[in-house]
Amino acid sequence: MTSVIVLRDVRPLGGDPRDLVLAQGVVAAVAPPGGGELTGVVADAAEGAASGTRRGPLVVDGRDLIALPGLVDLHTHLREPGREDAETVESGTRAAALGGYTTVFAMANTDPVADTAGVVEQVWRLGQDAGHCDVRPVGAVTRGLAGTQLAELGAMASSAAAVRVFSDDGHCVSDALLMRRALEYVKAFGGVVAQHAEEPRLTAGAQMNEGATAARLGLPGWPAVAEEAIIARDALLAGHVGSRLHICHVSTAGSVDIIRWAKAKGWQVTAEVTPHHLLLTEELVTSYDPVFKVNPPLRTKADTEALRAGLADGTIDCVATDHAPHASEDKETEWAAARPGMLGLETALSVVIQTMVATGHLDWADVAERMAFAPARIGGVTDTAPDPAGFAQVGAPATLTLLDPQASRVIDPHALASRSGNTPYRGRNLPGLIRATFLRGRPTVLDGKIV
Ligand SMILES: NC(=O)N[C@@H](CC(=O)O)C(=O)O
Ligand SMILES: [Zn+2]
Ligand SMILES: [Zn+2]
Repeated sequence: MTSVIVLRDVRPLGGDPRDLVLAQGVVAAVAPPGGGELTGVVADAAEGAASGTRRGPLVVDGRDLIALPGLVDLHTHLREPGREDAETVESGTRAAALGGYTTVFAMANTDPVADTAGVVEQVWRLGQDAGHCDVRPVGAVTRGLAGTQLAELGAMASSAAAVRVFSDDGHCVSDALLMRRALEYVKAFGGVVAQHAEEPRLTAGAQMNEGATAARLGLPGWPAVAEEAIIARDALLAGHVGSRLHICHVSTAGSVDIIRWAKAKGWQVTAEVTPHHLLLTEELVTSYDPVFKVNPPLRTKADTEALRAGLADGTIDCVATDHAPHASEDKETEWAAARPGMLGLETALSVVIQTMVATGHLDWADVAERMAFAPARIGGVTDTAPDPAGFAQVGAPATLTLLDPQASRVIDPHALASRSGNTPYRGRNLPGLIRATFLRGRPTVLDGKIV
């Protein structure tokens, strides 16, 4: 493995071009581009490199590429153990690296459920073995995701997987007392409870967003209030207990208002939005193509606008993919029988560029905050720079990704690394391509391909 890498002429966070030298897992030198200065710097770095092989440095031409911190996804479904036909830790993390990610949080709704130290350690080890990116398992809040008894939160926290994020995602922790207990429990080790906000009594039988389109199609509706009622309740609980609450896949304008109110109160409430809820709307359901079936459902244009504004002003802290691969037998069926969920890892940055950067809502430093720094802070990822001040500076972790913002591609499900094909962007031309990704100085993607 090449131990010294020179990134020539890259633009950290879209700023002025720089030459970066990566060695021994960190940024070893930063210099103005093309300077003779670098020759000495590279020689020094090469000398300092741990490997005794003395191979020459790998030089990456970074002209017109933007260097971003390695992206962090707080919400990924890797499906292993249990549904390896839909995704594995290996295939899902390969998709992640190709999408610019260096850490993914693996949701607990596997089979068996990740509700014990044993299962979270297994997932964590599978991530290490695959080596494409760091895998941080999410622990279940309740045993078997059944919503009746707390899982062994402390044992998962003190396991080798060092779990900090707990979620019953796929299900809501709808029992208020259990939710309160979970919030109290995770306080002891700086954990956070990530809630899938869905009051189940209000969504029984629901097939799409409640409203005019559902009425026209004759499909049972999933009302915005089912999400908003739980967010309001849990924000109050988090404030009462003084603990950390994170809201998964926020999808309605009303939710953004409630989170803004909770933050103004000074409560420790954070939130994520998915790329698909920023771009896609309920009208797509009129096709009855189950690729557009997702939980929470695609909402209205007014909701996407409120979500974009909320992400822009920081009410919503971050973007998370909710990458939810499904085997074709579970997805390519009639609408009512299809499982909800869509792929996200390989298209997330592109959709954020289209919805947030091209529209003037975010600049590149903001993208880094919403897709790397903020999720790293929320999830307790310590080997990523926590903010722009520490990024691409000498001594900072060499965990970064190189984006070509001018390039674009037409999405072809067969060309994706995921084992499943349920991308809602099939045939769409999306902007931005990841050219390379580095995890602690080691390339995981080069020339747009897995190393
Ligand atoms: N988002 C989805 O529609 N599905 C997710 C579960 C979830 O995120 O709630 C899944 O696990 O498939
Ligand atoms: Zn969910
Ligand atoms: Zn999910």
